[in-house]
Amino acid sequence: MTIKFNFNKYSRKFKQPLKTHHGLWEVREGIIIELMDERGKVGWGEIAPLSWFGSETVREAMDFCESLPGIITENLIFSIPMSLPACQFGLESAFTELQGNDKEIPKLENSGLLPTGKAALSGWEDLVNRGYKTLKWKIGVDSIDNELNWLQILASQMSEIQGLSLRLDANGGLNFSEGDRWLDICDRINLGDTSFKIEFLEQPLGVNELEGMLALTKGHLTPIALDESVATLTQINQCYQQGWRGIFVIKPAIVGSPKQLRKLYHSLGIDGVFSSVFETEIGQKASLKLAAELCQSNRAVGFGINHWFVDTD
Ligand SMILES: O=C(O)CCC(=O)C1=CC=C[C@@H](O)[C@@H]1C(=O)O
Ligand SMILES: [Mg+2]
Repeated sequence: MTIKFNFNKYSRKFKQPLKTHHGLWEVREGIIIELMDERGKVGWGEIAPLSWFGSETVREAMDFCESLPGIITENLIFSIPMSLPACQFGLESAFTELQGNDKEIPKLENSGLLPTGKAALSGWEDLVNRGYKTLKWKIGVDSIDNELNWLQILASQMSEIQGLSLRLDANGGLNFSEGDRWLDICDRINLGDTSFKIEFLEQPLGVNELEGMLALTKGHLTPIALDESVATLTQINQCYQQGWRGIFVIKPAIVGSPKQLRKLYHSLGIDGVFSSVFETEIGQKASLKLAAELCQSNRAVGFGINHWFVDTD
């Protein structure tokens, strides 16, 4: 099969810069991939790197695309190096679309991303009114006393509506005692008599502190989800082999080859939460198809991010 290869770089500005413990993120850059077979059928894919999570950089992905000939083969697509996980995802997704006919985007329950900091207190109702029942709030960017105070207010306000839950994401910005403090409060909220729950605390400690996160898991009820620690297939396997049996946040667009992800996901029996990297609808479609295929739990997917960009919903 001869496959025509084309690619175009894009950049999309956030409505408001995304503030996390990693810093401020103002513009999402990526690459749209177009594959065309000899019959003229087209498959679209997206390369959406997140280098501070461990994927290649946009520059490295562009260098790779520029190094490819205008005509590529299936063999080339499935032999992209592990050092280019976003490229593996982008080209393989485009090839899968070229081969398949299923254009449907799966309808999955989504988690909405709250503004960071105190703005969450005035932002959560708009997301609930848009239909989200699970919200995510990034922490570890203001003082712990402020954020714990805002959490208590958020919890009491959200508890007034049946069935809402909140995810907390520290992006590795807490130390062990801060993680312990956060989980103490989460446990107290989760043992309360309302339906409101803290679903999990995401990546409380840094990627080199798995032992600490295993210890925090032992001492608390509220689950911990690894994200930056399991950003690529290699890291997923490493954390599993070192004893992690908690939640794995899977960002399909940077994890690597979907074919390899399927194999690993099934062989390890992962409890996964599928999450966006703020890709466009092209990358989201391929990611959501993987989520629908692999996710066994009823956990919401983390793709409620489109309102973060200008001129999307
Ligand atoms: O997972 C979600 O609910 C939304 C996506 C999301 O939170 C993130 C996407 C990309 C980088 C990070 O800022 C952040 C995360 O840490 O999960
Ligand atoms: Mg995260």
